[in-house]
Amino acid sequence: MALTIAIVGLPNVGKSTLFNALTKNNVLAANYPFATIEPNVGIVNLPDSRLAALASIFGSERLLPAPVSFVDIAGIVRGASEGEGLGNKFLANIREADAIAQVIRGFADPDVVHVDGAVNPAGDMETINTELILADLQTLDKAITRFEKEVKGRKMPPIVLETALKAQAVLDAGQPLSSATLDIEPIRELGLLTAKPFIYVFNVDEDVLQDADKLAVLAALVAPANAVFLDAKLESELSELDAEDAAEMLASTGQAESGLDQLARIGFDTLGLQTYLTAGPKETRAWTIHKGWTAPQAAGVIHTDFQKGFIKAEVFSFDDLVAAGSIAEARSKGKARIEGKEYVMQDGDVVEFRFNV
Ligand SMILES: Nc1ncnc2c1ncn2[C@@H]1O[C@H](COP(=O)(O)OP(=O)(O)OP(=O)(O)O)[C@@H](O)[C@H]1O
Ligand SMILES: [Mg+2]
Repeated sequence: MALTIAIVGLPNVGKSTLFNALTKNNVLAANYPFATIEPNVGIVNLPDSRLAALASIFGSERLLPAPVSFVDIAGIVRGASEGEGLGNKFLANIREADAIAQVIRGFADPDVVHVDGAVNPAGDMETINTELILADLQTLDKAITRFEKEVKGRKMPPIVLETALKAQAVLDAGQPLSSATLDIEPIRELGLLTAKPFIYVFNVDEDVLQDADKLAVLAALVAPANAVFLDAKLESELSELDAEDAAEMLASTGQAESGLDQLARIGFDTLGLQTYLTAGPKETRAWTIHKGWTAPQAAGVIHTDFQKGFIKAEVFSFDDLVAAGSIAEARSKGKARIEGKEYVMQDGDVVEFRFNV
């Protein structure tokens, strides 16, 4: 289950710069609007310091962190739904994404063109959100015509059409679907963008990162949604350094955590995800699951047979295992828990599943 996050925003706000920093890629990031036309896709490892600690206990040959995939697309402008700029057809490239990260320009550099003439975070967000709502309305308009025929011909349950009409009403009122209480499960296949969880990424100057008042003003624009603050240019410089130099440079800007780590962490949180760990001599690996999943569901992420034939799981909490220093020691201290089908997984559980095939 690789989590996919789509990066959207106005042209020239730093989406590709951020993408490059995230994925250690080198796609075109340039000081003119619509530098990106075709989507860029890259995979990032979710940073997790627990992996190395476990690997040293188990003597693992490989570390396999949880993957997060990012999709960087073209910039969207006001009127995109009517064909302005590159239009909005390219949004189809992100229909399958699990979440959307909206990059909003906060940095000042007057040499970098702003498509609307001035830096205006609130206005930019409004433009993007409006265009996403209009894009969803276009998707729904087409789908509703199809659903009407299929429901009439009894090829589709009526709930699909009913849900589509309700979603249309929410969007017509200018609201994103995520703000409504509507259960859109029946129309999930449409991949409506405003129904996806949102993460707001403010791309600001380095000095703003240390200015709590300015950050609070920006955070208030998106509350209760989560905001990440970073300087994409600084992040791209950090991504080129080795870990030690990067940590030093980060500290010199007064930050404890890089913007990219923040984005990964907050992205996981926004989506209600967590990881559990497996470890052995071959590999130590992080597996992505939803919070609240039971042990058999978690086992199913490794292999469907693990879920079907689930018997029990031996579970250690990460801290106990590290404190004990080995599996044998943790067991003898009574830190091994045998859990059954009803067990709800906790973040950082180190697990070995027992199953029948
Ligand atoms: N935090 C920042 N401070 C200063 N300049 C920045 C910052 N982030 C990005 N830039 C600059 O903004 C310009 C546009 O960046 P980039 O190409 O990443 O934008 P984009 O959103 O991908 O644009 P497009 O939609 O056209 O593909 C580049 O010149 C980049 O160096
Ligand atoms: Mg770009």
